[in-house]
Amino acid sequence: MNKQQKLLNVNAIVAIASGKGGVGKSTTAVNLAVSMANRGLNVGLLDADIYGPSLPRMMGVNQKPELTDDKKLIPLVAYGVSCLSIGFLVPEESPAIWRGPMVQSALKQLLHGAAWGFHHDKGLDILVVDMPPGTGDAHLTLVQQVHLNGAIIVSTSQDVALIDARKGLAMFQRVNVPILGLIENMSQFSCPRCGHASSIFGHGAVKADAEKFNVPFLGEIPIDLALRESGDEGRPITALDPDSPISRIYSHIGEKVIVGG
Ligand SMILES: Nc1ncnc2c1ncn2[C@@H]1O[C@H](COP(=O)(O)OP(=O)(O)OP(=O)(O)O)[C@@H](O)[C@H]1O
Repeated sequence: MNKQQKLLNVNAIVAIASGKGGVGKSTTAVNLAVSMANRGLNVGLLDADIYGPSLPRMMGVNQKPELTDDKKLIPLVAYGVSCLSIGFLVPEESPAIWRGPMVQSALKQLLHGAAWGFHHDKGLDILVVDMPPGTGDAHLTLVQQVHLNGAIIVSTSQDVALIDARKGLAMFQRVNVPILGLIENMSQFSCPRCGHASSIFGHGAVKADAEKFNVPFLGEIPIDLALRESGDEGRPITALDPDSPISRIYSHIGEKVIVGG
């Protein structure tokens, strides 16, 4: 049975996924969301990484959300983005021991039990969902519960990451979620002293995969110290320095993500 529902006051939902953990999915989700908000869109950011929520740290917000009169969670606003994370609701260490049904119900609450449009008169233009790594319970719940307009897959250019990224891609395709494109993260590192570029995690293989699987290649994000530091400090670089070269890359990727109705 199809239980997909349209989220009230949310025009489009886009998942940011990877196969492997630690390849920069949350960094991408956060900075894409902020760069879209910079351009005047009404943006929400849902941290669906129930086991390892990164949004509270990366967006610099962490408090229990208040409730509306009809008991819906009110998103916290950071850098113009309406945010919700399981990290706002439970102590940092507890989600790691959750079983599938608990993950499912937590995610359902964050989707349907939230007043996503609360801070925006006309609702959200786009809800960016930061997925957990892999292809597990949270992914199934998301695709069963809501109509996803598309998925973006983030990977480094290493085989070990790409093998898992392909599994993610296949999963979304199997359930008819359009692949909006692939992003190569941590693509190159330019030495700040001599300018020499090193491909620490490889370079070019994500684009090659996009061509092979006939899906868009959205761009590549280099290894950047300021990007990492700003994430750790809870002040995304796209908010701190929207005209920096890295912020412009996120902005271009955001432009390419054409979201259907
Ligand atoms: N392009 C980059 N340059 C420098 N550091 C980066 C870059 N992308 C991500 N990082 C850093 O790498 C680490 C992992 O990134 P992130 O948390 O975004 O990955 P993830 O795929 O969401 O991880 P998880 O699987 O834990 O959810 C973070 O410390 C982040 O700041």
